[in-house]
Amino acid sequence: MIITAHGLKKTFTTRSRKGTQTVEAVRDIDLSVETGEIFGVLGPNGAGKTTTIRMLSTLITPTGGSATVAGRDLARDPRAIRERIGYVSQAGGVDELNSPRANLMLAARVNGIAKADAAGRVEETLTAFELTEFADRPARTLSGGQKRRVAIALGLVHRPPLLFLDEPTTGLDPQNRANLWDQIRLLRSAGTSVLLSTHYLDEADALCDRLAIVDHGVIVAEGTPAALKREVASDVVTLRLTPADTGRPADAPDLEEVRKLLEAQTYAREARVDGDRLLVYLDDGEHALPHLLRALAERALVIQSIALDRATLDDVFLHKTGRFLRDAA
Ligand SMILES: Nc1ncnc2c1ncn2[C@@H]1O[C@H](COP(=O)(O)OP(=O)(O)OP(=O)(O)O)[C@@H](O)[C@H]1O
Repeated sequence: MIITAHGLKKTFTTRSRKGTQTVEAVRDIDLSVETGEIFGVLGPNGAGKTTTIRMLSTLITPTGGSATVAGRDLARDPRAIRERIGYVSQAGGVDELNSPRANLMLAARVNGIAKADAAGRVEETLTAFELTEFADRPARTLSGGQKRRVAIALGLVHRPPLLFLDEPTTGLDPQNRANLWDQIRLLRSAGTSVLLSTHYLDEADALCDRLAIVDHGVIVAEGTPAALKREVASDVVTLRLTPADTGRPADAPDLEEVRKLLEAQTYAREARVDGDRLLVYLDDGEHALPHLLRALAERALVIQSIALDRATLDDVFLHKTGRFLRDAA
């Protein structure tokens, strides 16, 4: 294990004219990250992702709990941990006035790489991150995607076995996100363990070997993306029913009643009302769909629209928290 954490907690206390306010940013987090994996912390804004990463990377002191990071105890040996990790914040930490080469040179020296070795190491890092072409331009002239690559390179110039990435692709366009995913996968192939935070469902699904879904400072689910989804269902049917011809609100289908009806079917795992939609979770959507249509027809319920999709991590979030991650803030 490259990271194990038990009962990690962080409470922030802020004082203002209005009095003292406390925020339990992280409440009780247990984590284990295996060496060589890409581990994701997925959650909405304010869930406690950054706080968790900042504790594990020694930037802030936990209020409670314990952790071992890269083989060292977080409370007793933070300095040794710092030598063994890379950390890339959301803001990135790139000096915009200086070139990628100068940025990397400084990071190499700050991280204790001897002067004689630093230039060679910087060159290797520039090549690995495909930064050579614009290595000597001021960083402010780089595109968002290029700048993000410089930021990640800064966290890796001293070749740590463990890299923390706080929302590495936020704000990037799809092409740059995909490129960065490839870079992160290359790190894994080279043996680097990665812990990243994200609020992108597709990123967690496509990139992470395992993930923890966090909400309000606690982990609500943990596992491989496939296992998490399987736990909820394999498929989901989303349907809208046509209001009765009469147009009278009293004659509109009672969605809660239809929900109960569908959930009682043997092929359905769970059914939920979401606004004017019904979501029905199924293990075998293709085969269950005809039965579901028959059950609706038998009650003279008329379908306005229907879709069959694979369950996503958002369905997992809904199942665990009662709301969609894409709606949560
Ligand atoms: N220094 C601080 N002082 C007071 N409250 C804080 C501090 N840092 C974070 N918080 C609060 O702790 C909670 C968790 O914040 P955190 O930044 O860890 O969330 P997050 O999941 O990383 O969110 P985002 O996706 O927006 O970055 C939030 O309610 C936040 O306002």
